[in-house]
Order: sequence, then C-alpha cells, then structure tokens
Amino acid sequence: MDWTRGPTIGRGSTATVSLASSPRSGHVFAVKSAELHRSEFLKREQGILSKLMCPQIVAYKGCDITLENDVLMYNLFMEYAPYGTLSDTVARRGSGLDEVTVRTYAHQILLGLNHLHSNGIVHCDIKGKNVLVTDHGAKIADLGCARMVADCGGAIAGTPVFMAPEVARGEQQGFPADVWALGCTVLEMITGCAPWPDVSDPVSAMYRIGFSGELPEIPGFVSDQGRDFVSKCLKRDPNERWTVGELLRHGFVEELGSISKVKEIEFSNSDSPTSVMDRSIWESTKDSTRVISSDSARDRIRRLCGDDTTSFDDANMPNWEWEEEWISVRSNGVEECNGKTESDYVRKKEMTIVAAFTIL
Ligand SMILES: Nc1ncnc2c1ncn2[C@@H]1O[C@H](COP(=O)(O)OP(=O)(O)OP(=O)(O)O)[C@@H](O)[C@H]1O
Repeated sequence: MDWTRGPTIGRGSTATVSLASSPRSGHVFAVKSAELHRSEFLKREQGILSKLMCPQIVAYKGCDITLENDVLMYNLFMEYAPYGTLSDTVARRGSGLDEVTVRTYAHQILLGLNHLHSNGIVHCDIKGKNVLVTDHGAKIADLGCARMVADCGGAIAGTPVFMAPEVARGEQQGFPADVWALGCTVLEMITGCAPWPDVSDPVSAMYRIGFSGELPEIPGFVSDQGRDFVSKCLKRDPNERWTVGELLRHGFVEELGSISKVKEIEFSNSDSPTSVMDRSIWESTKDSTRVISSDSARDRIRRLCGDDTTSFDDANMPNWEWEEEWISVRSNGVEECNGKTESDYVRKKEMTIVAAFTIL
C-alpha cells in the first residue's frame, strides 16, 4: 500500500506516531513507527492488536516496513484518534473531569478491558496516556506491554505509579493488575493528576506501592458511588479486587448518559487536530514511564538505580524526525511484516530488562 506520512502527533518511549493518509482512498489514519532494529514492542503490539476487534480498543489497520532516509522503519497502522489521549483531555480541562464524563470513560475502558481479558490478554499498562479519545468515546491503545495471561510468569511491565502492589513487588501481573491500573486511571480523570502525586521518582513509587500498605488517596468530593467503585479497584490484595465483569455491574458505570453528552462537555473547546489539514501537534509524552523486568522487585528496584539499567533518556532516544511536511512513503519491496525479507534485516536480540523512565 502507498501511503503518505504526515506530521508527528505523539511520541512514546518506544515509537513515534504520525498522521498518515492513503492517496488512493483519502483515508486518514495513524501510523506508529520505530526503527526496525528497535521495534520489538511494536511488533508485539501488532501481533496482539491484529487479533482484536472491539469498539473500545483502537482499531488495527495493517503494518509494513519502509525504507526512509536509508533507515528501515517498522510501521503499524491504526485508526486515528482526533482528540488525543485521555490525559490530554484532562490536561485541556486543567482540572479533573466531571463525574458523568468519568463514569462514561470508565465504562468504555471496562468494555475494552473485558474484551482483552476474555481473550486471555493482560494489557499491563493501563493509564490515561494509553487511552485514546475519539468521536465514539474512549479506546484502549498502546498494547506494547500486553501479553497472554499464561505468559505472565516472571516478567512485569508497566508504569510505576499505575502498578498494583503485587506488580511493584515483582510477584505477578494478571487481570487484577489491569483493574488496579483502571482505578488509578479513574483517579487521574477525577483529580487531573497521576496517582501518588507526592512521589518524586519511579523507584520510590514502586517501594511505596509494593511495601507500604498505603492506598492512593480518593479526594473527599468524590460521590459515595465513585468512591466505592475506586475502592473495589484499589484493593491491595489482588484476590479481593473486583473483576472487570463485576465492575461492569457496579452502579457507578451501569446507568450512563449518552456519549454525545460527553462530547459536548469535553470537545467543544478542543484544540486537537480534527483533519489532515490541521497541523496542531500534541505534546511529546516525555514523562511517560515504562518498566519491564523479570527479576525480583528488590533486585529490580536496585538495578533501576544502578549502572546496568538500560535507560532511554533523551540521549538514548531514537533520533526521531519531527516531520513538518507530508512525505510519500513506499514499501520499497519490503512489504511483509512477518515475511522472510524482514528477517534479513532484524538482528535478534534477547531483552530481559528494559527500563525506560524519566522523572514522573
Ligand atoms: N491512534 C492514534 N491517534 C492519535 N494519536 C495517537 C494514536 N496512537 C498514539 N497516539 C499519540 O502518540 C503517543 C505515543 O503513542 P504510544 O503511547 O502508543 O507510544 P509508546 O511508544 O508505546 O508509548 P509509551 O511511552 O507509553 O511506551 C500517544 O500518547 C498519543 O498522544
């Protein structure tokens, strides 16, 4: 497929996301790209996203490999979310969202999680920055950390302040860990801040979450129903935490206003790009934090402080071009994502520990 790369609309720790369009159909979509030799997360995301079809999960539209400025790029195509992430929505508001909106988004995230969990997939990195907002509501995105629950043995992944206690301790990361992260995401929507706002770095966040016995604070102004919903998500013992199925029947999300009400509230003053002609570029996600590790919590936390940590700080980040112009991209004969041609270029590399973090 021929397609045209547009302006960059987001950057994460593992990839850059651009607007894209197909000259033939005129369709606009998003393309998430990484240099081929650094595309492990993106390929994993493609493998999972391509098997899913759910209105509350960002829609997969294909993938390819391109040669751009002599660099092989792995590209994952997906539906374009014109309102950016849930965190962007909260930031535009400048404070927390009203409760009807929070309930609506929480319900949609639950529906997306229900689809993942019913297919045996744990997302492992639910947070406002990984939920996209579209005309059809909230959609779960960034499945780069996702995995089959059966494969959740040793490795843990995610963003420290959204980690469940058992994840921070390096013990397990199953479906209940996504539910904890959902509770944190609801708090993010309510307060406008990530949970544990007083922790200054990922290491202390993980110690505190894993070993202190504390819970993130629920503000006093939250309704009884909202407080109860968040409390059911934020049980420190994963066996006591409610499942996604149970939460879908909780009064906080069971009866909701229509999505058009949310759109009216949230999108009326939106400055997000709404068409391919709008060159607004969202803020970079520099404060995004992801840790993947397969050793014990204490070892891992110690390692995160030490020299053998692989840290993708600014100096180590891929040198992404921030395209200001639309660029025509052709697959250059390397069209198969999983075909033989790719293996000619991929240097297979075992990655047991990846820690990518900046100050929260
Ligand atoms: N489909 C999309 N439509 C619009 N914007 C998007 C889309 N996908 C991603 N973005 C933007 O790009 C940013 C980075 O995307 P994403 O989180 O998937 O990358 P990542 O490298 O996996 O991030 P992380 O740092 O969490 O690992 C998002 O925060 C969002 O602003």
